[in-house]
Order: sequence, then C-alpha cells, then structure tokens
Amino acid sequence: MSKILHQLIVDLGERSYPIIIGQGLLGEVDLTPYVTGSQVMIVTNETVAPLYQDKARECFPGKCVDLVTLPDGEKYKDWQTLNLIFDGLLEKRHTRKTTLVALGGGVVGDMGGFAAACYQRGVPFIQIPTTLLSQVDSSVGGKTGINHPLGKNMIGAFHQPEAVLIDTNSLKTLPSREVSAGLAEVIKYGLIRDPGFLDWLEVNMGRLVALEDEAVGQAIFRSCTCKAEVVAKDEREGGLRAILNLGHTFGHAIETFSGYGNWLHGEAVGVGMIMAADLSAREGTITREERARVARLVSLAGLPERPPEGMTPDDFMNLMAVDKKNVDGQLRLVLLRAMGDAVVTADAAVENLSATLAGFCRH
Ligand SMILES: NC(=O)c1ccc[n+]([C@@H]2O[C@H](COP(=O)([O-])OP(=O)(O)OC[C@H]3O[C@@H](n4cnc5c(N)ncnc54)[C@H](O)[C@@H]3O)[C@@H](O)[C@H]2O)c1
Ligand SMILES: O=C(O)C(=O)C[C@@H](O)[C@H](O)[C@H](O)COP(=O)(O)O
Ligand SMILES: [Zn+2]
Repeated sequence: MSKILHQLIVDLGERSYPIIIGQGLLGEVDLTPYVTGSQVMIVTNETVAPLYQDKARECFPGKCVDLVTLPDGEKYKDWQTLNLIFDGLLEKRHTRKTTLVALGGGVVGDMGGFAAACYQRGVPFIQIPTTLLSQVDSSVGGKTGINHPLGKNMIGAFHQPEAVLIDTNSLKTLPSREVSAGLAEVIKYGLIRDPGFLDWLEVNMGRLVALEDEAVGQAIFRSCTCKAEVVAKDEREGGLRAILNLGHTFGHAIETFSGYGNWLHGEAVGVGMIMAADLSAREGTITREERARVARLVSLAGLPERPPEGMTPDDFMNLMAVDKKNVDGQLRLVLLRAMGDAVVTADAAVENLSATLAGFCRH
C-alpha cells in the first residue's frame, strides 16, 4: 500500500517544484504531469537498476521510457561515465523535449542532473533518490556535477528538477554503512539551522540507525524543509546557501585525499563537522562541551570521528586551497556561531585552524 506522508514545495518562482515523500510511492505515483514530451530516459546504476527500474518505469504510463545503466561508485562520477548518458540519449534519438530521470543515490542524481543541464543545452529532469543521503540532501536544490581528480564537484551546473519523488521503502535495501552516511547530512541541518532538531536527533538516533519508518519519515521531512528554505532564499550560493557546506571544506579534502569512493561522502562530512565544531570551540563561539556534543552525535550515527590515517595538516591545506567557497585565495569555512546557527567566515585565526588540524591529524 502506498501512502504520501508529506509534500512540500521548493519555492523558486517559475522553477518551483514539489518534493513528494512517502512509503511505497515508486510505481504508484504518476509522474507524467512533470513530463512535457513523449520520451523519458531513466539514468541509474548497475546496483539500483535490478532493484527499482521496473517500478520507476511504472511512474511514466504512456511514455516511451529508455534506460541508461552506469557503473556504480563515486569513482565513476567523472567525464567518461557522464558521456555514457549522452551516448544513450543520442543512440535512442532523444530530443530536447525528453525528460531525464535520475534513479539512485547522489552520484546518479548529480550526474543525471548535470547531463540534463547539458544535453541539447538543457532538458528537464526528475529526481527519484533511493539512498538516505540523496533523500535528505542531494536530490533537492539543483546542484549537479562531477568530480575532478584535483577536487570534488569541480565541474557542474545549477539545474533544478521538475519534481522529487522520495519513496522511503527504497531504504530497506540500503546497506547500513550508507544509512550512517546519510545521517551525517541530517545532523548537519540541526547544526546549521535547527537546534530543536538537534535535541530530537539525540533522542531518536537509535531509531534512525534502525531505519524505523516513523522516525525516518520525520528526519527526511525536516531535512528537506530546511534545505528547501535555504535554497529558496539563495538558489545559487551567493551567500546563505554556503551554510549547507558545514563540514564539507574538510570533508571534500578527505574524499579527494583518500581516492573517491574509499571514504563515503557522508563519512567525510561527519568528520568535517566535528573539525568545524572543534575550530568553532577554539574561536570561542561554542563551548568544549558543545563540541563534544557534535562528536557524540556523529558517533551515535555510526560514523568515524577522525580523518584517514596518514592525512597531514599540509594535505588538508593543499586540498582546501581549491575549495569553491574561497575568494581571492582566502580560505572560507563554515563555522558554528552557536549550536543550530552557522556562518561562513574567512576570519578564523590561523593558529586555531592549525591547532584543529594538528589535533585531528595526530594518530
Ligand atoms: N547535489 C547535492 O546537493 C549533493 C548533496 C550531497 C551529496 N551530494 C553527492 O552525492 C554523492 C553521495 O550520494 P550517496 O551517498 O547517495 O552515494 P551513492 O550515490 O554512491 O549511493 C551509495 C550506494 O548505495 C547504492 N544504492 C543506492 N540506492 C540503493 C538502494 N535503495 N538499495 C541498495 N543500494 C542502493 C548505490 O548504488 C551506491 O553503491 C556524492 O557524490 C556527493 O558529492 C550531492
Ligand atoms: O546543496 C548545497 O548547497 C550543499 O552544499 C549540499 C552539500 O551537502 C553537497 O555535498 C553539495 O554537493 C556540496 O556542494 P559543493 O558546491 O561544495 O560542491
Ligand atoms: Zn554533502
């Protein structure tokens, strides 16, 4: 039985779109109102295709539906693999009226969205996220792209979807390591904007790790609400949106250092948020107890608390030097002004940053 639990709108004027959240929605919800032409191309990967492609096809009755299956993994979030999507579109003669559908986790979502932004100078797309991370974060907001060996998500475009369909039942096949990775981004929302959500997470983390339906539905709804509000205020990251990058300056450095896919995005962001909290405590904006509270939450989610063995402060500094938030060569970090309140700043004292890096790189 299918049940829509929540529906919200990302309010972007003529580019507004719904996020439909519920149980058993795949195969039950008719998505053709969000499709303009007669053709649909589902972009997915070799893990997700056998699990969900049949149900996904059923969301597009009366349409001509094709499928491109990508290899699975963050290491394939690159130019070469992106090109497989264009190959499939051209081989099947998809026109500029086609609609792409990204069916999978954040990797498929970011690549499918970027392909949609580029193909014949831009075609519409729909997000059907199937990991917790993609349901709480990557499917919303229109950031799309691929990695470069020298930096995460360095090539991409802002391209908003027509709709986001979140079926929480798809999480039942997700490995527990991936559930924990998704919880890192959930914790992020509490830290940047919603102190009440932080309190709730402390009480309910066990239920989330165990994927209890009611708790997971709540966490997805609150996360998407927070992201939708921030994106509606600052679609292209002119200012406020950068708070969604809490933990990512350190986290992206960890992902690039360790080789894409060895550390999951959520794992790297979890450590990055503890590092950002540590630096905030050194800057005096939160207490040492609050810093410990962040580490505890990350650990409760089943995530690592320290960067990879062998990563040095210099590795961090070199990789963070290409961070997209930097301006005129100045490192800008998202720090906590208080628990539940984040700010982007270039003003962290160099000696405090050095102390944070030294503390975390001591193994
Ligand atoms: N665009 C954004 O705003 C944004 C936000 C956050 C993260 N991201 C990006 O998202 C990516 C991470 O996304 P992710 O954590 O979803 O990883 P992922 O896409 O690699 O998916 C994780 C794993 O789960 C598998 N999988 C997906 N759905 C499944 C299901 N229902 N059952 C079983 N297995 C399933 C995938 O095949 C993969 O092996 C990173 O590249 C990150 O940079 C983008
Ligand atoms: O949507 C955003 O904005 C975010 O920053 C969300 C992040 O969780 C996500 O990982 C995003 O892809 C990072 O963007 P980037 O611009 O730092 O590459
Ligand atoms: Zn992220």
